[in-house]
Amino acid sequence: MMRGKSASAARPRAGTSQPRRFSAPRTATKAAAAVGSSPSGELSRQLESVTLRNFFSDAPALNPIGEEAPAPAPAPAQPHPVDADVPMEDKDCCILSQDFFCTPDYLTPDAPPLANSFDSDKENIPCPKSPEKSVARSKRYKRDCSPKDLRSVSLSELDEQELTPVPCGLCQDDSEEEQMVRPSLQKRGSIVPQSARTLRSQVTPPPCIKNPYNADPRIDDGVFNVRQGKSSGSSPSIGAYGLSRYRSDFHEIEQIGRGNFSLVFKVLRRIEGCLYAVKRSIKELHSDRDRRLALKEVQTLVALGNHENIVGYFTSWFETEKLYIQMELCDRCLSMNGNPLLKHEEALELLYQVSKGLDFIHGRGIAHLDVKPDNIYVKNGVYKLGDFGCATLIDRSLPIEEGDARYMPPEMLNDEFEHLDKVDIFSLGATVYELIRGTPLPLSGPQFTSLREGKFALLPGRPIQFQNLIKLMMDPDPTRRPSAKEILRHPIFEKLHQGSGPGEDVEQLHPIFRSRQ
Ligand SMILES: Nc1ncnc2c1ncn2[C@@H]1O[C@H](COP(=O)(O)OP(=O)(O)OP(=O)(O)O)[C@@H](O)[C@H]1O
Ligand SMILES: [Mg+2]
Repeated sequence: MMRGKSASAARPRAGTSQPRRFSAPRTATKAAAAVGSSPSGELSRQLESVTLRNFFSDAPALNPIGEEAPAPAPAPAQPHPVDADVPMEDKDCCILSQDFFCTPDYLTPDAPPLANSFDSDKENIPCPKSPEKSVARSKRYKRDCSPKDLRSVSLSELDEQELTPVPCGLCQDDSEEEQMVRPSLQKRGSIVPQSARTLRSQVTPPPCIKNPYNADPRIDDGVFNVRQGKSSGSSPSIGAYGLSRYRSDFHEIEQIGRGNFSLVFKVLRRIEGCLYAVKRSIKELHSDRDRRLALKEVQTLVALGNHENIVGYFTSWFETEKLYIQMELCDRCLSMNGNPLLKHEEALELLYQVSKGLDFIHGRGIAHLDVKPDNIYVKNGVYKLGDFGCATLIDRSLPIEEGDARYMPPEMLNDEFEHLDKVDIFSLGATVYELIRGTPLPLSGPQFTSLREGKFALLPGRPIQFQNLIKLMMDPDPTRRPSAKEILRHPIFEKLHQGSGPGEDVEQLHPIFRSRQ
């Protein structure tokens, strides 16, 4: 008998021990049993090659010139640097380089430097080599790190001082050239390295600058009229809430979404004058495990790259133990709340476009595993798949976490993971079914079971060909469900996108569609 998962079942997810609603745990052990290997071992191995020191809390603090700072004295309790519940003012912000935050872009599409579980080229990823110690470097004058000298250089003084190395007394092998230079440097007293001077000059006001090439009607002009100088001026202050990349780079306009694990904000990137969505984890990610789990979503988005029907990804970073993900801003999601019933043409368009997104991600060996109305966004009439927090590799070499049970096929509820791409097909069928019916799908009970046995109530007013397609997508047997590519070739879309599909090759049609030609 089919084992139904109840709401009490928990799915461990990024940054929290809080269960994901309606989901069940998928441990590495279970996945390992399925494939006879240890996916968790593989994941750990790959992730271990990731250098996380700079932004993980246990990393030694780096000062702006890149040397290890002395252990800080215990500080009095501060308000949390960034929290949506704590309103912040522009005046609390200043722009600082990412070097200063020591929170580098974690992954960006242009130059992902990390071992990524979702990258297809997984073998022999060379580790970047440390720069070789050059003689010149090793002989460079060290700066005097005595507490006395440190105290004597305040941040505000940095830009008034010259780079003035003082010998530390440890450099016994100085070259002749350096020996000649040293006396003149000694006379000048203290040290302010060029990097610190550069850093100091990067502390500039963070205006919201209007972009004349991007006349986005969604941006309220009032944002640009705020007086900018007051936020920093010539004497930048770090502000009561500390340094925040989020607050420095973005002007928060409003909260636009809330999931079980994240808050999503509509933001203006100050220096671009363009809108984005920034997703921030709700819980602080204290443990390594939490942070690594949270990064799965980022890694997937980076591995996927751009596609019209996948939400666009820009960058991500850790700040105050939370993960921030900067994404393309969409108009809304398809959640049942507040959205009108889908008309037939809209349902066809949704099915077609999300199938294109699924075809793209499945072609890259990735399954989404949480396709549902909440995770499909619309932007200018284009449907986009978002929330890759459950995504995994179709070959089952990574742990499997299932998404919302209301959209899960029977085999997932029975821990059968042989056809993970077909899980997405079932979920998309269930999503469309729910959106055209207009009533939420059940989480349990007789109707929940009937749907997973292929027993459907007819959808009045919908073409029978369309209903058959949805029914086929929700077939209890995953091997009978069409692939995303096969859905795109269904004759039902002929009128919708003449010539824009992957082709009309009848041989490539799903057998069931072929027989109907
Ligand atoms: N790029 C975006 N543009 C517009 N709205 C978005 C965007 N990303 C997310 N949202 C909104 O925020 C909501 C929550 O986002 P998301 O689903 O990614 O969070 P989550 O915590 O991972 O959710 P879940 O509870 O499904 O795990 C979405 O349902 C959607 O309404
Ligand atoms: Mg979601």
